[in-house]
Amino acid sequence: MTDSAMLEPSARPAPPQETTYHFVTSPEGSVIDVSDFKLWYGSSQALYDINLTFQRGLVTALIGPSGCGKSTLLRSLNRMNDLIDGLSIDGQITINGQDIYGPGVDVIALRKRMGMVFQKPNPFAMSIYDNVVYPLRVDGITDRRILDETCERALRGSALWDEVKDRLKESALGMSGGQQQRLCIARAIASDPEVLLMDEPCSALDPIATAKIEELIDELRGHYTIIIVTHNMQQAGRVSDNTAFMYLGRLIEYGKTETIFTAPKVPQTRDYVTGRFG
Ligand SMILES: Nc1ncnc2c1ncn2[C@@H]1O[C@H](COP(=O)(O)OP(=O)(O)OP(=O)(O)O)[C@@H](O)[C@H]1O
Repeated sequence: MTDSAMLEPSARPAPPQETTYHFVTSPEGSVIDVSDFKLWYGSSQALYDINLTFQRGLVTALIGPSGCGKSTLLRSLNRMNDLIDGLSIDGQITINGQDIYGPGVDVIALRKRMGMVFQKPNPFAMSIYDNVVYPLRVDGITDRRILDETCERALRGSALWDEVKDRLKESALGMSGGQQQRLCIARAIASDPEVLLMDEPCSALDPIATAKIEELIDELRGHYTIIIVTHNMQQAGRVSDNTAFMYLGRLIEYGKTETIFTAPKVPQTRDYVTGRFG
């Protein structure tokens, strides 16, 4: 056991200033580039000098101890943090080269390019069908054929079609928790986003429902760029191509998932993935 093991966060050694990189690149390059990104909640700095790229079509896991800034980083990618009082940022995040915090950015349009799935499934109190096509209706699409086709495509895409095709008009609230989460993924992919952001999508699910979501993530790989925050290191190991290990608001190591879990290059990553602190 190392010196940093089981220490209170305030007593742990300072993280290294430089990030160690050995991530897998996609033949199609990156979708999102984060450069020298910093974020403060009021006077409290939550992210320090984050530099990383999210590779197109790959699955990236964000891991690290509670409070290290994983969700803050995820929510910065689609400007979900915007409404928080006292929030300030520095640095740049681009999606396909467009500065998402630049002047004149249409935040609603930006969020459509990035579907979001939350910890707890959040279906609306309406039918399964209406849940899936909700984003299209918000866009004013009323053509029944387009709505029907999108509903089937999204439900097939979220591995739910065969389970629900005969009860599309029934309330989504009657589905199991795992089905509800796959429905939320269907709703997220209905508007054909480029990126899927998932904030601990399995934390409220049992192991069987979790396994189905993990299978689904595997099927969605390649079609979407997926970024998943997870506390479950086995899950990160199973589903992701690259893993970003964060600690005290900094990106410590960003690398190929297999290497992060079997031969991490930074001692703090090793201590975390072997369960010495968390
Ligand atoms: N709305 C907020 N206002 C003020 N501080 C916040 C807010 N949200 C998060 N923080 C702080 O920012 C830091 C990073 O929090 P964040 O939720 O991003 O961490 P996390 O790694 O996702 O944690 P967890 O794994 O527990 O969800 C923490 O110190 C947290 O207390």
